[in-house]
Amino acid sequence: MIALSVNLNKIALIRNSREGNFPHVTTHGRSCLDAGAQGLTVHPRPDQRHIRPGDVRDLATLCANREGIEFNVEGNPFAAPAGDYPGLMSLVLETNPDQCTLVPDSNDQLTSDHGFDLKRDGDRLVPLIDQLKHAGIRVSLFMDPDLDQISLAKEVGADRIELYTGPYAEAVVKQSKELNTIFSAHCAAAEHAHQLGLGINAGHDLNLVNLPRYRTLPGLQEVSIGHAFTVDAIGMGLENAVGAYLNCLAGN
Ligand SMILES: CC(=O)[C@@H](O)[C@H](O)COP(=O)(O)O
Ligand SMILES: NCC(=O)COP(=O)(O)O
Repeated sequence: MIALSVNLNKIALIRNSREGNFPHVTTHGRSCLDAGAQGLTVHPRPDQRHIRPGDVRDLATLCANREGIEFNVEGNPFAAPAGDYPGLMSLVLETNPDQCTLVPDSNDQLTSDHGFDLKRDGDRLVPLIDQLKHAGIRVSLFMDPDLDQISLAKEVGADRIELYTGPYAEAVVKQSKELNTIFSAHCAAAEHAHQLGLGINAGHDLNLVNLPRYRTLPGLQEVSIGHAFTVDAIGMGLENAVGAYLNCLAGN
């Protein structure tokens, strides 16, 4: 079974557009779990454009009290604290999610748009990965489908990789002639990761159009989906959206 982890960033984005606490991020997270999602994901950023430290704390409590549910916190471990954002490592070690997905985003990026360059950053990641694993937190690295880089992900101690699916999603939209090549590269990367003993997650711009094919990726364990999911929830209702993604992942 491929786990659906709903990313709540965009619920928080709407909340932050006004004073107050509406929509309530944790309430929406609970509704996603009640509808059958196997997990929740958030990506706190130093500028707190959407997810705030308090959201991470509240969602960690919610998920810790739900048997069989996973909480995944994503972010750049090298980004400096800012205001009441204490830094990813501090926040993750405080809240102890099931998984931490390290992502090489700079602070000025609109969104995540590339995987790690472990030839450059691998040595700096080793002690952080070790610290997270010693805290009992599964470590996933946001990666492009590059076999050499994925071999380095194993060497630096990652438990899983999260394949960055942005270019795949874009190729589906454009019905690019490169689409089959891109998907084949993801399959090769997944098979390589599996042979190394790495778990396989995937995410970014996945949706109900591109997921039917992507769900066939060998060994895929978890997808984290937020942007398109939120739009679908507006259109069909949150419970129906969770059901639609679960059915898609199940091959229905
Ligand atoms: C790592 C990734 O691809 C997404 O999880 C990320 O959370 C997107 O961030 P925004 O929601 O800020 O675009
Ligand atoms: N790691 C991907 C994620 O959590 C959500 O990405 P998106 O669906 O908002 O593009």
